Amino acid sequence: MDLPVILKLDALTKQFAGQAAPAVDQVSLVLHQGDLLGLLGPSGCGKTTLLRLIAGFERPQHGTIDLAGHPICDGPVWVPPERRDVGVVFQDYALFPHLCVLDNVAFGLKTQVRRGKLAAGQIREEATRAIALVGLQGFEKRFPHELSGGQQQRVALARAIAPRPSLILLDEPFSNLDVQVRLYLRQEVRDILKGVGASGIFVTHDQEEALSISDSLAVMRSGQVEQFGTPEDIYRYPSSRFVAGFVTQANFLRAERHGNVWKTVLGSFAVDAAAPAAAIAELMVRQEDLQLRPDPAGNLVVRDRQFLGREYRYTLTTATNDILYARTATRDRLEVGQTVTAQVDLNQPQMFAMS
Ligand SMILES: Nc1ncnc2c1ncn2[C@@H]1O[C@H](COP(=O)(O)OP(=O)(O)OP(=O)(O)O)[C@@H](O)[C@H]1O
Repeated sequence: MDLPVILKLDALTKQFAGQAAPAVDQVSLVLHQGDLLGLLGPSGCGKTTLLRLIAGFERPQHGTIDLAGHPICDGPVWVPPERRDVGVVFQDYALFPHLCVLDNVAFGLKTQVRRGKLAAGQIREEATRAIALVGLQGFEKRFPHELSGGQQQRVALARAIAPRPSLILLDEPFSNLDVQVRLYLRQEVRDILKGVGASGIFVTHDQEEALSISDSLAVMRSGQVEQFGTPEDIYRYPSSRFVAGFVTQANFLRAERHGNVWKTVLGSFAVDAAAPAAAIAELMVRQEDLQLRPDPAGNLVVRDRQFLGREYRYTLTTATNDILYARTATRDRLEVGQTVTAQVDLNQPQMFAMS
């Protein structure tokens, strides 16, 4: 059973003055209570603008926003950011440098007191609770410059969750962190948000990050949501060549139609009912769908091998000098320069019209 809807966007549109096209174009989507939605897309596709519209930092030309069942943006109805019951975590943490951790976290709670939602005497207790939730007990008196980047981002998260908002917005929250911190903090942030039952939307242009921490994903392109779904569905069944290329980082092989089969450099594949009605198309072959084996008569040559811990990533060249990528278990080690054959294991070949 679906949980209640916490956020509903309907045909939200924002065009900045002097711009030829809207930054956010007719975006409609629904987020359920307790879910984490990832906004994924290339630079300039409108992710941050969409987040800023939800936060109330920008005003749309058209469309509506409902939060927790109430309109917060709908024609003449306009709830300003500080009254939206939304917490925001920015890419650059945006902590107050002259305030210690406790006072940074307490800051948002003072607004709650002014709005009569919290007693002044509870500020310290609530701030301490949020600091403990992000694992920073003992750091209350430190200043931002005395913390690592990852710790600063946790303070920013504590500040956002302290007032227990209906929704938390995170704008590329991990992008200023080095890769190790990024990997564990993103899991931690997911755990923290899930632990308090918070609903969240986070912006990223990192597909692996989006797939790993979202419950649902909106892939954006030119201001529009090109595909919305679970990470699994989007990875397995990308609805367009754009989504397929951006999310799966697959290989796309030129395929020529000969009657009932598509011919590619890696063999022939049956044409199915959903195939594009074209003589030439592209076959999606994910990096993990290629099984490589040494074969002196093979038509691929290993150009590079990267060790990724649990797997190798191979760069291969075809007879027509195209590049393919394959990921295999580390027990199947191949040498650079070796000639190989690839077996392609596809349950259902996915074809896209040529882009
Ligand atoms: N204040 C503004 N005035 C004019 N144009 C803007 C403004 N803010 C954003 N834009 C334009 O709107 C489009 C969407 O920008 P936005 O920052 O939302 O994209 P993004 O997907 O978040 O990009 P990135 O991943 O690079 O942060 C871009 O073309 C950008 O140049």
